[in-house]
Amino acid sequence: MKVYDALLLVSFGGPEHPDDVLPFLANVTRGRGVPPERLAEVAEHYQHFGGVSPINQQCRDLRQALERGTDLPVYWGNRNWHPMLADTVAQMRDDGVEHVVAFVTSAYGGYSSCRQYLEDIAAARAAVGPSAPEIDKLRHFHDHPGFVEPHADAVRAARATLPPGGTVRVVFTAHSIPTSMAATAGPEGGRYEAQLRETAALVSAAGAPDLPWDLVWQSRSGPPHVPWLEPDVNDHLAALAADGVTGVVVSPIGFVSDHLEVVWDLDNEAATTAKSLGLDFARAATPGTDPRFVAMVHDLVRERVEGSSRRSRLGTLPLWDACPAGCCPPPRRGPSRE
Ligand SMILES: CC1=C(CCC(=O)O)c2cc3nc(cc4[nH]c(cc5[nH]c(cc1n2)c(C)c5CCC(=O)O)c(CCC(=O)O)c4C)C(CCC(=O)O)=C3C
Ligand SMILES: [Fe+2]
Repeated sequence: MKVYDALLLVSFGGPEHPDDVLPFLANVTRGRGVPPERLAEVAEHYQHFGGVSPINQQCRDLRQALERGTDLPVYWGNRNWHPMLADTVAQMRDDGVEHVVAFVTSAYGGYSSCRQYLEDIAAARAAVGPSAPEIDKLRHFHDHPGFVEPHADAVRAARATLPPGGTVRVVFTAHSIPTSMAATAGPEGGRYEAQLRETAALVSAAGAPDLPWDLVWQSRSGPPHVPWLEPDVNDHLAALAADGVTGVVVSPIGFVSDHLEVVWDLDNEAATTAKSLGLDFARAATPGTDPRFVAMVHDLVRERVEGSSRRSRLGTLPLWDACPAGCCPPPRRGPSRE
């Protein structure tokens, strides 16, 4: 039986000062072919919040909540902004930590949501050298009751804020990704979308079984000629309004906290779109530090130690502890980006 001596929270990272915004965006998009116009637009979104992304504070809160439920020390490191993962891994090494179990704040498979975090962990360990601790990433948790139930309650609560009557639909959202990345997600392809669809069905069944639902995409990046998953949430709201829908519950199941994509792309952009269409709009909360979500992390560690026959899960898609080598490969870089 494997014994862990630390729990590591791994996340995306975000700026916390106006001067951080451009260097942060440079870290996110290095070598990824995101056009400068898109970067300027996203920098603007951050500046609306004084250059402070909510994501780092959300990680601090989650870390603190996690510490209350375990004897293990809880560390935190990010892909794109301080505290950077390599610094955290060096700290763990200095503290004598040898076997780490890592919780990544993304529930799904795919390059951006899974493989890239594995690469980040490997790069951070390589930077520290042979004395770096071993780090095992926990499984995709898209169908864990501790993730599904808070989303389902949030759908119910958001729905209750809509005016009574009318024709209401649940609109689940996740970060759009290039269709080429979606095609190669998981060992057989399509895993990001398949898992999101499974989560959507589970959240719908538990939170609003009488309402029809859709899964659509938000926060598209990249150059315009590269195809990404569609429809975009804003276009979808227009189509629903044209079909006679009068109200929507928008549930961002693609995310675990109300970070910038949620508070800008949904609470601002999509809400404005809905208003202009005359649609009633209610955004469902993300898990954040819901006690069930916090307990889920500890349960995933238990699962990992006890073995995969002891999984708490609501879905049926294949799951594994360690991703097969070569699944969710990085996107091919165009010649202009090398
Ligand atoms: C699947 C996915 C998730 C969910 C899984 C996970 O959580 O990891 C996610 C989360 C997030 N994405 C975030 C921010 C950004 N993502 C960008 C760009 C991109 N995202 C992509 C995918 C995803 N992104 C992709 C394929 C790109 C294109 C460039 C590339 O191939 O990498 C850009 C560049 C500018 C732009 O948006 O164009 C920014 C600033 C933040 C932090 C928010 C905050 O600060 O509160 C979070 C949690
Ligand atoms: Fe992103």
